[in-house]
Amino acid sequence: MEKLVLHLLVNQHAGSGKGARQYKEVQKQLIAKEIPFQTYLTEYAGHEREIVQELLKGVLTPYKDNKPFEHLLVVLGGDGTLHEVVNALKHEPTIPIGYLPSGSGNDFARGVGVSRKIDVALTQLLAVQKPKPISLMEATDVDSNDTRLILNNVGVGIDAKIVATANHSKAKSLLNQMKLGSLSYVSAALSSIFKQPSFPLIVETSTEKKEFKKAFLCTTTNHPYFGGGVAIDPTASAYTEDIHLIIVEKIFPLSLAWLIIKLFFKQHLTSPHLHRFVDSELTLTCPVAQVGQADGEELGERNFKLRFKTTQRLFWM
Ligand SMILES: Nc1ncnc2c1ncn2[C@@H]1O[C@H](COP(=O)(O)OP(=O)(O)OP(=O)(O)O)[C@@H](O)[C@H]1O
Repeated sequence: MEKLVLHLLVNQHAGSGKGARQYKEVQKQLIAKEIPFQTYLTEYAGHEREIVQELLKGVLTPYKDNKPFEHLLVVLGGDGTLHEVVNALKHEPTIPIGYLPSGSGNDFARGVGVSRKIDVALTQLLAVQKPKPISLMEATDVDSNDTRLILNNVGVGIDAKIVATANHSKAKSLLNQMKLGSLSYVSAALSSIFKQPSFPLIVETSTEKKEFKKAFLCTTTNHPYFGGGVAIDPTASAYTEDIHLIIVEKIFPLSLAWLIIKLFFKQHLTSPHLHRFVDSELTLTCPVAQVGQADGEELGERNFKLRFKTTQRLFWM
């Protein structure tokens, strides 16, 4: 690690300003430890990709065992910022990425075991000797053939509605300032859960095809967490090549309330209202317009036909 130069890509706005505060802390510690670094502040959404494109011109190189490795890209931001960077490096899976989580939900950090305390996360990062492969989902829009890499989850229905409500709520900023960023998803859930209509859905795995007439929640996940720490599938892992799909059908409000209580105690997987599919490849079709989300970023309201598989990339973790 001695000769490594850190290239910090920082979203100061992540976590409603937590990114800026945590960057100051990281800067202080790197100076104290005499670790060389350069900083690239994002100035607008999508700027991440331009910064990465510039760094690809001679700074960032693939990691090779037994070869000197001198320049490490480190993302300081939330899941959305990391999502952009991972996708900017979609064709460079052997260029490692380090991560210092500073968002509201930080589900990827939870899923892969990176501390959400910035000083601990920095200590973890600086202790790494070589990168490790982590599985990501690859989601392809079958109609447009657009493919994007997914760190956490892709949802259609209620979880996408919750993401949209949280992203546009004033409570998110307030809760982030109170260091309760995850609660912004809880408050968004309470305001949208009973308004979500049911929708038809078709699931195709390598062994079966199943149709749901009244789906309500549909989340394809890479690791256990969504919505700022809710373990939607406690058995999922970013260290296997399985994709986990959870579907809940529209049920009576009382049954739904009971399912939510079970969810918080991680007892929900046995519910008869919940369907779970685990496979290395699957396709989801929602033939009517619905809201969608990918890693907490809104996909808008439309029909979806999405094909999922997994792929691995190197992370400095
Ligand atoms: N300077 C910027 N100004 C506005 N938006 C930015 C800027 N830099 C990055 N973004 C965008 O902000 C979006 C949200 O960022 P991010 O997800 O990192 O933070 P968050 O929403 O607070 O965290 P989380 O996803 O963990 O809840 C991303 O789509 C990212 O591209």
